[in-house]
Amino acid sequence: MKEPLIEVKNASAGYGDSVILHNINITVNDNDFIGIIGPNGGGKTTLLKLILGQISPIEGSVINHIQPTKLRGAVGYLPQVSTIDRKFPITVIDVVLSGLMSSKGMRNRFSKLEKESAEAILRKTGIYDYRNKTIGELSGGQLQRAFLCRALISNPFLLILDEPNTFVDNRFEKELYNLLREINERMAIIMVSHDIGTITSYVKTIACVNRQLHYHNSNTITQEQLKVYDCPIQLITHGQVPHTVLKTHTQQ
Ligand SMILES: Nc1ncnc2c1ncn2[C@@H]1O[C@H](COP(=O)(O)OP(=O)(O)OP(=O)(O)O)[C@@H](O)[C@H]1O
Repeated sequence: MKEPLIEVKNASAGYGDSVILHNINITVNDNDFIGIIGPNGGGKTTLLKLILGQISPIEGSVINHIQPTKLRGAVGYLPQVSTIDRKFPITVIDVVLSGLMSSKGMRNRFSKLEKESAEAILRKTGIYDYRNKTIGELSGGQLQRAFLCRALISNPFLLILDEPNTFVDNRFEKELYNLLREINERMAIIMVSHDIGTITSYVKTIACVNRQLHYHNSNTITQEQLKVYDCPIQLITHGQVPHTVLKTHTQQ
C-alpha cells in the first residue's frame, strides 16, 4: 500500500502580499516519481518550497508525515544551480557531506563511513576527481552533480530536484535519469524540468503548475490535455531526439 509522505491540502502560497499558488492539492507517496512542468514564473519552485516547508501556506495545510531515522534523512533537495553562491569557499567533498547536517545538526566532523559514502556517490556521478576543488572551480554541470550528491548523501525518503539537467551534458543526462530510476526504487522523487520529452520517458506522473496545479495521473502528455490546462507546447527537434518545450502560458 502507498504511504503518504507529504500532503498538501487546499493550499495557497506566495511571498508577502503576492499570492502565487492557488488551491493546491497534491499527495506525495513513497515511490512516486512526479515530474513538474509549467511555464517560467508559473510557480514550480514556489511549490517545491511549499512542499519543503521553506514557506508556509497562506491558506490550507502542508502535512509532513516523514519520520527521518538514523540511517535515512527526510528530504534531499537540489536547488536551481543559479541560486547557488559559487564564491562560497567550500570544497566539493564538504558540500556533499553538508547534506548530512540537516538531519544531524551543524557539525564539522564526519565518520570514515560517511566520508566513504560521499566518495562513492562522487564516483557514481563522475566527479570524484574534483572532490578537493572549491565549487567556484567547477563548471555548471559539475556543480549540479556536486549538489545532487549533497541531496542524496542522507539517503532521504524524498528527493526534490529543481531542473537537475540545466547544465549537464547529453551523456551524463542519460546517466542521471538512469540513476534516478534506480534510486526511485527506494525513495520518492519530485523533479521540475522544462525538458518534457525526457521527463515523460522517466517519471510516473506529471503535474503542470501555472499558478494552479493540474495533476495528470499518467506520464503522457497529449495536446488535448495541454489545451484543457492552458499549457500549450511546441514540438521541436533537438539533435536526433525530439523534444517538446513550453511556450508561455496565458495567466489564469
Ligand atoms: N522570493 C521571492 N519573493 C517574491 N516573489 C518571488 C520570490 N520567488 C519567486 N517569486 C515570484 O513568484 C513567481 C513564481 O516564481 P517561481 O520561481 O516559483 O516560478 P517557476 O515556475 O519556478 O519559474 P522558472 O521556470 O522561471 O524557474 C514569479 O512571479 C516570481 O517572480
